[in-house]
Amino acid sequence: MARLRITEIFHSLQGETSAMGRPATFVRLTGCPLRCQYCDSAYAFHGGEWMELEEILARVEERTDQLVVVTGGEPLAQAGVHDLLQSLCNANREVYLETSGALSVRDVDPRVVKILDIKTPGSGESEKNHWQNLQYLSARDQVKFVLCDRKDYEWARDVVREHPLPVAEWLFSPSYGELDLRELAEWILADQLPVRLQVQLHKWIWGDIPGH
Ligand SMILES: C[S@@+](CC[C@H](N)C(=O)[O-])C[C@H]1O[C@@H](n2cnc3c(N)ncnc32)[C@H](O)[C@@H]1O
Ligand SMILES: Nc1nc2[nH]cc(C(=O)O)c2c(=O)[nH]1
Ligand code: SF4
Ligand SMILES: [Mg+2]
Repeated sequence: MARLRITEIFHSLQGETSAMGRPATFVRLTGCPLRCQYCDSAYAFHGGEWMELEEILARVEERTDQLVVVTGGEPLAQAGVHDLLQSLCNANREVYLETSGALSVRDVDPRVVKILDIKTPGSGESEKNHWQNLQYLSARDQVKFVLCDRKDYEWARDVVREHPLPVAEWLFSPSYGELDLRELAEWILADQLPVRLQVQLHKWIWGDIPGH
């Protein structure tokens, strides 16, 4: 039976992706091999609590939210994550996995919706991108770029144009408080990019605090 190190299990509205605004249960796994300069979840780098898979599932089952978001930290850095994802899918939940794209998504259960964040130069971690991951994405998955400045925008725009992937969404998200939303909107319109501008809805509602 798998054991995982967990920072928090909480309930909120999904603040990101095409599922933005839907009630969801979040499972945040502890630990991350990256250090994006903007990371809003650095409290999940260390600590956490070792939990048995059954215990985690019981906590998730306290709520009826159809959507379960597995995030971190970097969820794929823990071997037990695959058992967790499979169990959540077996329980007929709709499962979203938020991942940095630095580790392989090849073995992720195909029922899971993968949200693959491609790290831009402004994150400071773009050399960690595992580009082979793009071949494992399907029409249910979503690719996200968190953008820090105009240079990041142009870099992400070129990735979109050069990779005609079958993915459901290309998400362009400003690094919170670092890039003006209106400017980003106008760049996307000027370039006629087939992407979705996303904001972190939970921060508009509750501010930048853990557990929301
Ligand atoms: C905290 S990470 C956890 C999952 C995984 N490590 C990753 O990076 O995708 C979840 C998402 O939040 C985004 N994020 C973190 N800090 C952010 C910030 N300050 N502004 C906008 N998005 C941010 C990340 O880029 C990622 O897409
Ligand atoms: N409300 C809310 N939605 C989220 N979607 C992805 C999150 C994450 O940290 O991965 C997140 C989060 O931290 N809070
Ligand atoms: S990969 Fe995700 S959790 Fe890790 S530092 Fe970057 S944003 Fe934070
Ligand atoms: Mg978050």
